[in-house]
Amino acid sequence: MYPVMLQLRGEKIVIVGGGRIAERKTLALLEAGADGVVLISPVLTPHLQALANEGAIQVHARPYRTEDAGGARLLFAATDEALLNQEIADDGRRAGAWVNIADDASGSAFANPAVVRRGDLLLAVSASGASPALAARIKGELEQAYGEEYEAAVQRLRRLRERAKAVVEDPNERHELLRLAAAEAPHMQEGDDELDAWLERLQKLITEGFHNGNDK
Ligand SMILES: C[C@@]1(CC(=O)O)c2cc3[nH]c(cc4nc(cc5[nH]c(cc(n2)[C@H]1CCC(=O)O)[C@@](C)(CC(=O)O)[C@@H]5CCC(=O)O)C(CC(=O)O)=C4CCC(=O)O)c(CCC(=O)O)c3CC(=O)O
Ligand SMILES: NC(=O)C1=CN([C@@H]2O[C@H](COP(=O)(O)OP(=O)(O)OC[C@H]3O[C@@H](n4cnc5c(N)ncnc54)[C@H](O)[C@@H]3O)[C@@H](O)[C@H]2O)C=CC1
Repeated sequence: MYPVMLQLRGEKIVIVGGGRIAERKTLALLEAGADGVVLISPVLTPHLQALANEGAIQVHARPYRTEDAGGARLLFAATDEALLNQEIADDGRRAGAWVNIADDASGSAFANPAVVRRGDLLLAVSASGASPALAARIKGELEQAYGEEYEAAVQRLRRLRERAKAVVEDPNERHELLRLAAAEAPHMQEGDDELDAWLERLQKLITEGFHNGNDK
């Protein structure tokens, strides 16, 4: 398995099925910013129905047809019928889509990891289909270890990095500075992160390090 972060804005994503699993996949897609989710199922969970009513997803409330796979970038076969899921996957592959089959890990082109989000920080855990329960358990451990403070930490690091790219010309100094900043950022308070003061302090730390002969 090869991990990537996909930008889903503007992409057509087809989900076939409207049960508990289709709902979980849909919510994860919407959380990731997907805005082209099309779901096909004669029956929907109440939550999926609510998402359809508010326009977050497009729904065709009928059984799947072959042409539904057309134009899909990602396709989820998430019905409760194994044979139908295989047919949907065949159609999807023919249409050039990456296919996830809810009841067939080894036949799928991609799998969904368990995910923790802290703003722009995204932690994903996969056991490559061997144990979804283990992935979910480790996710719980990561949630404890990486609290809500990481959302602000990533924001301040993004701002600092932009500024450092603009004003710190020496790449070695910039890299060292950003490594130091990444270690500090989760433990900083709001107000300690005024950019120019932070940059200056980090530059001073590095300069002192160099003078001590510690220039790695
Ligand atoms: C291959 C994969 C394909 C995919 O769906 O992408 C897949 C496949 C299957 N899952 C099954 C069962 C369960 N799945 C979960 C939970 C999750 N499953 C997820 C991912 C994946 N599941 C992909 C690889 C994950 C990996 O190992 O890395 C998570 C992480 C993310 C998500 O779904 O978005 C989400 C946790 C999210 C969270 O907690 O945050 C639980 C636990 C629970 O429900 O509490 C159980 C019961 C316990 C158990 O089996 O471990 C079955 C058997 C169905 C049956 O028995 O009928 C299959 C089919 C098969 O194995 O062929
Ligand atoms: N990947 C995963 O994480 C997991 C996968 N599964 C598997 O996922 C599958 C779905 O599970 P649930 O969502 O719990 O089932 P469910 O019974 O809640 O939902 C099944 C859905 O399929 C729809 N459906 C049936 N025939 C259809 C058709 N011809 N066209 C379109 N939609 C159709 C139904 O309307 C219903 O909404 C099962 O095969 C199960 O083994 C189960 C647990 C975890």
